[in-house]
Amino acid sequence: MVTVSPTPLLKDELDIVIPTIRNLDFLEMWRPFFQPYHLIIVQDGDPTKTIKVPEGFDYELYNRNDINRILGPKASCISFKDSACRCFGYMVSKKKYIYTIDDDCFVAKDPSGKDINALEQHIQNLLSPSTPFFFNTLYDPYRSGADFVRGYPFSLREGVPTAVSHGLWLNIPDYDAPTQLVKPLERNTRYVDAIMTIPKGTLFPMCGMNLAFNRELIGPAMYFGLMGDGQPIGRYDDMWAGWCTKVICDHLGWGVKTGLPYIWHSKASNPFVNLKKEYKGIYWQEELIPFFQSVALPKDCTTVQKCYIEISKQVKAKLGKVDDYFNKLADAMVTWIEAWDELNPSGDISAKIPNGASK
Ligand SMILES: O=c1ccn([C@@H]2O[C@H](COP(=O)(O)OP(=O)(O)O[C@H]3O[C@@H](CO)[C@H](O)[C@H]3O)[C@@H](O)[C@H]2O)c(=O)[nH]1
Ligand SMILES: [Mn+2]
Repeated sequence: MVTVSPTPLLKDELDIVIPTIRNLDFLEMWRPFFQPYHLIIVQDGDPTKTIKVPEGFDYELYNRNDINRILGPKASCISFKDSACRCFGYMVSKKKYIYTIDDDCFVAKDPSGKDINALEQHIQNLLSPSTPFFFNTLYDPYRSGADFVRGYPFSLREGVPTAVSHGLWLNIPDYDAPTQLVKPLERNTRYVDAIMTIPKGTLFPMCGMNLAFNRELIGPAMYFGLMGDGQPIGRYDDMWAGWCTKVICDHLGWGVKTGLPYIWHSKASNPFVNLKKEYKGIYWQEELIPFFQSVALPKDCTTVQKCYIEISKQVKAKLGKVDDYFNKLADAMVTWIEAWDELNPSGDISAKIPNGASK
């Protein structure tokens, strides 16, 4: 009897975005889970370097020359020499969903020793509702073997659309440089079998290492900022996107989940290099968090783009005095939205182009 493996969920509705400066041998380990999907590889650094991609993957690759050619002057909003460049992949994708993963992240094993299909878990997270308005103490009520607990209002049990699924990491945790320096040998061995909706009104530090989102809902908010070459800060790319995204999701009534799935993060980047990249962010964020907690979006901000432009105005008005960098960042946020809308004309029904089909 021929056994036909089930069509992977969202096979033609999801792109995998990988920022990279190296050959993508890591894909060999992910092949069983990633091969059916289309990859968007954003090559950072020297565009003359050839990135080797294992045979059998359906992908498009963009280097800095491509970014400059496609965006022209607007390419100034895409970071160079920083993983923040990955957001260009979100912009050029035509799919409804995005999964982004770093090239030093590998397949982790669950406590039973089974390989974790992180992509499948993210898809389940995105396809099931979130519960930002009232916390369910038994965690994700939509998982099999769980439900809403006594006292949970029935009027809220339908939940809301999930915009973001934030996965975690075994082995090397995503610590900031100071923590990494004082705990160089710490490894995350704790597998917590839980998925939670981050409550409305609560910010969180979003890590771009193992992240999925509904691009049609929240894509325009997933700008990873001005980082890396020529910028006074790095490693706050995903954080910035996460703060803007969460404020907008709270305003528009969408959910953000964190927890499963885990990946195995294999490489600790250099803590001294990271300290140089992060140090301004470490004291700026003491101003940034109260800023994002105070952001009020008017009722007429009914689209992500309108929300994002409003946030950029408030960034300029309130953070420009912290450092001139935030004036530049506010302008880059506007450029990002202009570029996004240019590449994704409004009302554009995302082309459902099956993988491998000519575009
Ligand atoms: O200049 C660069 C450096 C790296 N990349 C690619 O980006 C990811 C992450 O790189 P790496 O694993 O070396 O760095 P981490 O410190 O572990 O990354 C975490 O910190 C966050 C800081 O932004 C980042 O989002 C986290 O994932 C790899 O795929 C590199 O190939 C790059 O594109 N350009
Ligand atoms: Mn890493």
